[in-house]
Amino acid sequence: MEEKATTAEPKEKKTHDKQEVVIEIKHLKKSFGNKDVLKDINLVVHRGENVVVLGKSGQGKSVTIQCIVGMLTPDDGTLKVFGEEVPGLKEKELKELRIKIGFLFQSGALYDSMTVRENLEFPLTRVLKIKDQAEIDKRVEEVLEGVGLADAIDKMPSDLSGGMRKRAGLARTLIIKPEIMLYDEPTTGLDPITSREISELILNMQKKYKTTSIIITHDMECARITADRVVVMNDGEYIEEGSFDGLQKSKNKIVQSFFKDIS
Ligand SMILES: Nc1ncnc2c1ncn2[C@@H]1O[C@H](COP(=O)(O)OP(=O)(O)OP(=O)(O)O)[C@@H](O)[C@H]1O
Repeated sequence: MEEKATTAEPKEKKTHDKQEVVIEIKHLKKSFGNKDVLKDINLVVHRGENVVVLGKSGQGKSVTIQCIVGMLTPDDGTLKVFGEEVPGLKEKELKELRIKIGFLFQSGALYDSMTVRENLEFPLTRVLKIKDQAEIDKRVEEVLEGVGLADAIDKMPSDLSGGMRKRAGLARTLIIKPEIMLYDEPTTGLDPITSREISELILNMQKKYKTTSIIITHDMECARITADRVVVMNDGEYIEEGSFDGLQKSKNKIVQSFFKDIS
């Protein structure tokens, strides 16, 4: 039986395998001109874990993600994904790595001129090179059902609400069954109820697809729902990490500032 996508199950905090490291970042540095954006980033992410990165705007959260997928080259430090040093990968190896990594950007990244079905077929035919139409149909229908959008299969993105577009964008990313998911502000621009639905969907997708995720967000409700672990980024470094509840009790003023509106 498929899980119903919009209903979050009670959260099991320690489902991930503590032994297997999927992403390992040590002393990562990245500057643009004389602006030091990443000064000393250290992060280990285990298989099946949801790690939330909190940080104010312009702290370099997106730059970190772009380094992980090899879109930006760090100036110093080590950055390993599945045990391989990303900055040292050749173009072909990077392509293979990126097939294992899904992104969900703020925009949701749907093609406006294609139906939902066509948007979902695109990564299957272009990235995975699947030719069998029956297999394509099966995967499209299955993933849409998973995100609660089965009825929207033949709709255009312009006919969808913001929340539905986000779901469709998530389906488009999940359809190639990535091992790692990188979410950049997944709930930005959505109303609180829809934000909560998307956060619960992220949690359910982690369970269903056993993905390892980094979730960048300012949305504390999203962090609370999705995080196995939270790291707080400030001035180019991760200054504190722990469970959501643990960080809520932090003595650090910067960490406290994120939790000030949480009751
Ligand atoms: N390719 C680039 N070239 C020059 N500067 C860049 C580049 N990418 C990012 N920056 C700068 O690095 C800093 C961090 O940007 P980044 O987008 O990672 O911030 P962020 O923490 O994700 O913020 P936000 O929450 O607003 O998205 C910003 O000052 C940005 O202008």
